[in-house]
Amino acid sequence: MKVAIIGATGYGGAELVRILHRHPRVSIHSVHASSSQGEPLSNSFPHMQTIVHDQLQSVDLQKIAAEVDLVFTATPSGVAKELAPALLAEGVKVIDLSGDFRMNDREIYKKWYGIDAADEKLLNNAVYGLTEWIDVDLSEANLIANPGCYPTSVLLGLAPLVMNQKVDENTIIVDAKTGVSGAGKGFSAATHFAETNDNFKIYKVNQHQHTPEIEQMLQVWNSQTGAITFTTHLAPMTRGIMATMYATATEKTSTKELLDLFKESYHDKYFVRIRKEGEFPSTKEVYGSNFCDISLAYDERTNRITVVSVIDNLVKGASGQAVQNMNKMLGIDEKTGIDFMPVFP
Ligand SMILES: NC(=O)C1=CN([C@@H]2O[C@H](COP(=O)(O)OP(=O)(O)OC[C@H]3O[C@@H](n4cnc5c(N)ncnc54)[C@H](OP(=O)(O)O)[C@@H]3O)[C@@H](O)[C@H]2O)C=CC1
Ligand SMILES: CC(=O)N[C@@H](CCC(=O)OP(=O)(O)O)C(=O)O
Repeated sequence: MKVAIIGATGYGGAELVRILHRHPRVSIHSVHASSSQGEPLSNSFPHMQTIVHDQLQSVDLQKIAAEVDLVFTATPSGVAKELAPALLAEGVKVIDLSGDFRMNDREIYKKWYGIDAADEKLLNNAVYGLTEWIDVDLSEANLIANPGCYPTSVLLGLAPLVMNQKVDENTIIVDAKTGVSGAGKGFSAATHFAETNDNFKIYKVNQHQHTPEIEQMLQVWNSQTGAITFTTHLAPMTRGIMATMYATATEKTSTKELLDLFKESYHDKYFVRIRKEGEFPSTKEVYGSNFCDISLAYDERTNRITVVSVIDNLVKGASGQAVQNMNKMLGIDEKTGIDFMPVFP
């Protein structure tokens, strides 16, 4: 199967190239960006030289639609909603890494992203691609909204608790930290080395665009779920997300009982690894991989549960999960091409 990557000169696009280059069932037919056209992709990413020979092409939708079966859009929010209709109309499948198709409610998207949402018809057509918890047959899907990096870590960490009414739905607090690659390749003072190295910053307090995305899914799992407190921090690391979640238990429980619930919930989900009691994951333990590692503890004194979930924002939080979704669309083993060990240390 032939695929195209639009946004190949970005961090998410580069990670798609790295993964798909070795994928046994698809070939990268073309790579696209809005600049550097005609140049080898390896000019943008010297680490790809002698391995990747593709030249960057313009975004000619008719040409792309005529040549490939599936397109990944790894572009800033607001771009894919303009590109997808022409591709879908020609029967090309689209997996979008941005926020454009994640929200069901157009007004909520506009409020949090500050731009107009995609057409209602497109949104109705899109499947939210939190792979482990998709309840439709992806081989029938033609548009996948790949989840945001933070929502992936947060939702995987909360799913068993919320689905099984183990927490008071109105007490959820998420304290999340990300590496700087989450901001993409663009330069800004906020992500400048001098301001991120040896520093720790809180940002977008009560304004993060992933807040309604997390709430939307929690409400699918338990309609009683109210607003969450979601706070994000920039940590001095390249990749990785650690989301720490706190919520009050609905009844007295134990760490062992809750870990057993998580192990049962994820027993057939290869990319989610539940740690043993007393062991908590760190971001390096999933670096460069498609794994999400989770642990938790119950505090008898406060009746609160603390869950910790870690992912690599560029892999499970973006391109790895996008390929996992593609595999499910193709009806092949979800691990194909993404079953690699984390890079450690
Ligand atoms: N970084 C991360 O950890 C994650 C990112 N995401 C989302 O994935 C998407 C890509 O993120 P990321 O790779 O970090 O972003 P980058 O800023 O690193 O890259 C963006 C890419 O999009 C291209 N692009 C921008 N505008 C257009 C356009 N109009 N037409 C075609 N190509 C365009 C850029 O090319 P050029 O420079 O030539 O314009 C570049 O290749 C974003 O929506 C992001 O929010 C999701 C999860 C995690
Ligand atoms: C460090 C940093 O700035 N990270 C970004 C990651 C969000 C992202 O990738 O955006 P969408 O998923 O909404 O497309 C942020 O917190 O906004």
